Amino acid sequence: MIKLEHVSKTFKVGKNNIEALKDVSVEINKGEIFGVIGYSGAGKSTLIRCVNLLERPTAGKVFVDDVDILSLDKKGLQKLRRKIGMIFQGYNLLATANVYENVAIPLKLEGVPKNEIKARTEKYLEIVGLSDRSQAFPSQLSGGQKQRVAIARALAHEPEVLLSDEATSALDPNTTDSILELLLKVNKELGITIFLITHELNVIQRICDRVAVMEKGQIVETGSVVDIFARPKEAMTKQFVRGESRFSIPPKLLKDLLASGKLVNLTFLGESAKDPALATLAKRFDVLPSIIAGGIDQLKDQSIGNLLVHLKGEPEQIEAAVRFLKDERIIVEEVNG
Ligand SMILES: Nc1ncnc2c1ncn2[C@@H]1O[C@H](COP(=O)(O)OP(=O)(O)OP(=O)(O)O)[C@@H](O)[C@H]1O
Repeated sequence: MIKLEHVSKTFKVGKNNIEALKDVSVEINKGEIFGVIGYSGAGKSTLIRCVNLLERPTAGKVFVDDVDILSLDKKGLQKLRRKIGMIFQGYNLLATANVYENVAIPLKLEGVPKNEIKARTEKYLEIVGLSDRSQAFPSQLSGGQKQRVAIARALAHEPEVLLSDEATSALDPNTTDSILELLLKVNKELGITIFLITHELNVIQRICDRVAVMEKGQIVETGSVVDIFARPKEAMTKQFVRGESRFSIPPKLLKDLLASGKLVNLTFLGESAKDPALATLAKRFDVLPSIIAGGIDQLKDQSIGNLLVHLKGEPEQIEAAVRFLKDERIIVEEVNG
């Protein structure tokens, strides 16, 4: 549905060239929620803004529904932008207009007939749960409510794609959850493809199907959210995924554990989570497994279990036990300190 091919973007600031995007290729499928995660300055905003040409790439191509959007004239671009809604961290509401008007005015400017404006404004305010606040002004709303108005305003154009530029970054955790729930509903019930950027792992974890990890203007890893959580490959991905969800072991304990056996991190996915693998291991091999720490990451459609396990026994018995765990489709990683 959206395809970026070898996209680069260089900003000229005085005599300096800032390479915000360097040869980025990525594809977002129809109907999915695709997230890009990266630290500040990675190039996420520039990337998402290339999709509706708020930024024009310096090189590369951008396709939306197979249309090469860089070749569109002004009219074509206007038509394209109607297909693509966008929400921002700062909401961008009109302070002097009430909730109803914030949704209705852009429709009026687009030339939508009067009765249609009323019908759509009421419909989308209902969907975001703000029908009863239609006369309130932005200054009378909470951050979460303001973002709901912005979402209703974007939806009222009946787009096929919703771009979300850090839409929950200014919100507290509970409000973030409720906005993420709303985005899930928009995706499921209205069939709108969502392309979002964020620096918060929680956003990716809760609602995304696939994710790309960005660093210094490049995409360093792309995959399903499950894969990225279970088998992160690149250092930056590991930092995101494990920085928040893996166990930190006190150095002295780590040293003692490594001196008296092997320490392994086990990741359980899908069916492997139901097998009593450690009990079988203890019966079948001359190895004593001890659970040091554990946790579960809840993703959109599935959970991933992690156990940090100490294995005590003769080296060859431990090796055989590790092979057994791998045969049980458990992801095994040795922890070396
Ligand atoms: N209009 C601009 N003019 C000059 N430099 C820019 C412009 N927009 C972005 N940049 C630079 O491009 C790089 C990527 O910025 P971008 O905003 O895309 O990153 P980001 O990952 O979205 O980070 P943040 O969340 O902090 O916005 C940064 O070095 C930034 O300073």
